[in-house]
Amino acid sequence: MKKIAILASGNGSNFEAIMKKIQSNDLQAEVVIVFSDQSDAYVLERAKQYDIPFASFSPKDFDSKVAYEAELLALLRAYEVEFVVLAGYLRILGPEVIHNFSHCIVNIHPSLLPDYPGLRSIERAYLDGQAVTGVTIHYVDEGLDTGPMIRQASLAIDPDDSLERLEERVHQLEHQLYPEVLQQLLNKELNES
Ligand SMILES: Nc1nc2c(c(=O)[nH]1)N[C@@H](CN(C=O)c1ccc(C(=O)N[C@@H](CCC(=O)O)C(=O)O)cc1)CN2
Ligand SMILES: NCC(=O)N[C@@H]1O[C@H](COP(=O)([O-])[O-])[C@@H](O)[C@H]1O
Repeated sequence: MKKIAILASGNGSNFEAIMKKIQSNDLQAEVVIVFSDQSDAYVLERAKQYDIPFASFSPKDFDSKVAYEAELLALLRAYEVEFVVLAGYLRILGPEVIHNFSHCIVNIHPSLLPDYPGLRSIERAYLDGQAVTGVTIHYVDEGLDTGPMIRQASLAIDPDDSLERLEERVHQLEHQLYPEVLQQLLNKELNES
């Protein structure tokens, strides 16, 4: 069973969706560590609720981003992590971590990339009056939201949707898609190993 790490900076609803699928045996994986760069991130509370080890430190705690990344890599190695899952991790991963987990780092993004990369993607699509938005799951490379795409799912924007309602609908789509895609990726990895 693959050992996975969750990296998140905020609420952790995608982490919870993954844990629920693991508990229902719809996703065969073991979350061995939850890491956040934000010490007050609610994802850490969720990790406690699921009795999953967690850790948190910030780039501000280090002299350089390289030193921060070295500490993060050491943490992943200490937990023998095989697959890194970004779930609202709002830091740009550097080459050190990426090269040590080549093709084993994935991210979920709340837009149909390459449209709306970066932050506040749902809000920007909404304010632009887009008729369709969606979710992208991709491998992580050194660029921002430029890694090879794995799966996309689209979602019509209802003209009556408030931004809050649209965000809820996008998150619901994420919570259904991410565990499903992770199961396929980890199964494929298993079959190929
Ligand atoms: N090397 C990569 N790292 C990350 C990726 C990626 O594709 N390649 N995806 C992001 C997630 N993300 C959107 O999905 C995202 C993360 C961070 C930012 C951002 O602008 N952050 C701040 C702070 C950056 C830092 O301190 O590292 C900024 O750049 O000002 C935008 C989007 C996860 N990481
Ligand atoms: N650019 C990265 C980005 O915007 N990621 C987004 O952060 C949210 C995290 O929610 P969660 O903490 O409840 O899982 C998710 O919607 C994810 O797509």
